[in-house]
Amino acid sequence: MAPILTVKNLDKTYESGFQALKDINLNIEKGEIFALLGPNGAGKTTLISIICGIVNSTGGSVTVDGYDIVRDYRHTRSRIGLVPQELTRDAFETVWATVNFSRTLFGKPRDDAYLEKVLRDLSLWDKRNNQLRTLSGGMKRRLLIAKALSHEPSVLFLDEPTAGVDVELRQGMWETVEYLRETGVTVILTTHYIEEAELMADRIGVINQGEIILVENKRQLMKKLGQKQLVLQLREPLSSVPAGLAAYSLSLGDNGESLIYTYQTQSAQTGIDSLLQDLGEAGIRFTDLHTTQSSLEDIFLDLVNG
Ligand SMILES: Nc1ncnc2c1ncn2[C@@H]1O[C@H](COP(=O)(O)OP(=O)(O)OP(=O)(O)O)[C@@H](O)[C@H]1O
Repeated sequence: MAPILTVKNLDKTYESGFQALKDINLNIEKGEIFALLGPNGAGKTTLISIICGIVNSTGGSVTVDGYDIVRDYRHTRSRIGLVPQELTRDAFETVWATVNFSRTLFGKPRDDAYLEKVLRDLSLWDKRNNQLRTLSGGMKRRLLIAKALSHEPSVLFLDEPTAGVDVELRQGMWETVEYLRETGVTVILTTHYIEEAELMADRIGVINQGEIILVENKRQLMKKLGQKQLVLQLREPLSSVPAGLAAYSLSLGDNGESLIYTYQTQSAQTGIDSLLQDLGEAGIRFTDLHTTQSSLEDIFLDLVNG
């Protein structure tokens, strides 16, 4: 199946001369949830703004559903929904008027049944006659999504969907993204919260200093770049790692009460069996053991720090 979004050799140099994007290439498949991760200033907003037609690129091309974002602007814009971080509409307007107006902006015919479904699905139907100023923070965020869905886009951009919201609201937002997945909308989200990408995304792209440094299926990424640690709780504490075990990547934890072995998850031979055997021969006994796996956060920091 052809990708829903194709970015080819995209460049952006701002008028100041600053190059914010360098030769970006990216394909997004229909129906996937893609998380774009990157530190502050990496170029996430610039990339999304170009795709949504808010900023002009200085090289390369972007197509949405086969349409070019410059040449076929109307086609691409109507296929894209952008969920910004904040509501900018009139606080005295009602929920219903807001979503209705958004739909007409894209020249779509009125469709009350569709808008009712969106509002019901996002638990806003009861609030349809409320003025925006009377909504809670969580409702406002959901309304932003309803607004972006009002013209039935096939790709939805969520820019930092949970920036600055409390834990409960974040969880609500994650549920909403699950709902979007079920409706078949392709979702591209930017986030600083790695935990969020780990939880929601199918694939992850990492952008740093204007370059995409990695695009990978989330599970494969964690398997490929992840490290595991085997922690052995020692019967007798050690003051240093015995010289005879220098060949292993070992360190001491808990003031010498535990021995930590770090290994790569993707290697065929983890070395655990020979380590356990060598420990036995060295007379080192343990009372308990467990393993820990590096998080996406560890992987991300390793990548960005080169
Ligand atoms: N209008 C502009 N003129 C000049 N430079 C800009 C302009 N807009 C953005 N930049 C620069 O481009 C780089 C990328 O910015 P961008 O906002 O895309 O990053 P980001 O990854 O979205 O960051 P954040 O996570 O902080 O929102 C930054 O160094 C920024 O200062």
